[in-house]
Amino acid sequence: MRVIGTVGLPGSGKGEVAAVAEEEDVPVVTMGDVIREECRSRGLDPAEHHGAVAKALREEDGPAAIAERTVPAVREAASRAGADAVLVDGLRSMVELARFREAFGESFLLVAITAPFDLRAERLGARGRDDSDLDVEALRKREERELDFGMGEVIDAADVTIDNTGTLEAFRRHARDLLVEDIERSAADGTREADAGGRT
Ligand SMILES: Nc1ncnc2c1ncn2[C@@H]1O[C@H](COP(=O)(O)OP(=O)(O)OP(=O)(O)O)[C@@H](O)[C@H]1O
Repeated sequence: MRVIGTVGLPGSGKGEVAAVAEEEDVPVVTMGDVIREECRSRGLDPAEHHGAVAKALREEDGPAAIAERTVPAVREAASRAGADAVLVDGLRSMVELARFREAFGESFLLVAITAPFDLRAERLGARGRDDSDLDVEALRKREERELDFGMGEVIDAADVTIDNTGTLEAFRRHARDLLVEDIERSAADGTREADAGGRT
């Protein structure tokens, strides 16, 4: 099974890559959903307590807590959909990256999405999903929090980087080509390894 993770600062385009994956019938597991699930099981409103619950999880179960819960969710999503690839949206730290590499080995591909702050701020302003999208200072704070978790290092450690400074159409095309080609290539490699009696 191929597992493709994405990493990128707020507004970089992770949601668009996830949408492209879904269009290609690649199931998507969002690390934020794992946190939202945990909020619900604690009787808390995810809209209000998302950040606090993410922090509590890391304090209680260690820095890989969210990745730890995401690994089985990835396997379940793959088997539920009968899919040979899954996209994991939103890695945040090197500890999480290490956990995915440990769980999925060579089958894990990390894709970073990059765009400058002003462009991301402008796109989030247009998205306007919630108040923080419209608030540039809130974006700066969110970004600082992400970077405190070590997201910059994760972006640097990616296997592939997509620069999202062009049009949305160009970005979606680039993401689609990358996903489709990578999944085809890894399936072919898996077949070759199986033919050679290797590990699949
Ligand atoms: N190349 C682009 N041109 C124009 N708009 C874009 C481009 N890429 C992404 N967008 C838009 O910018 C907004 C932010 O993108 P997206 O939601 O994918 O970011 P994200 O990385 O998931 O952000 P967050 O982490 O805040 O959820 C969306 O409305 C998206 O449609």
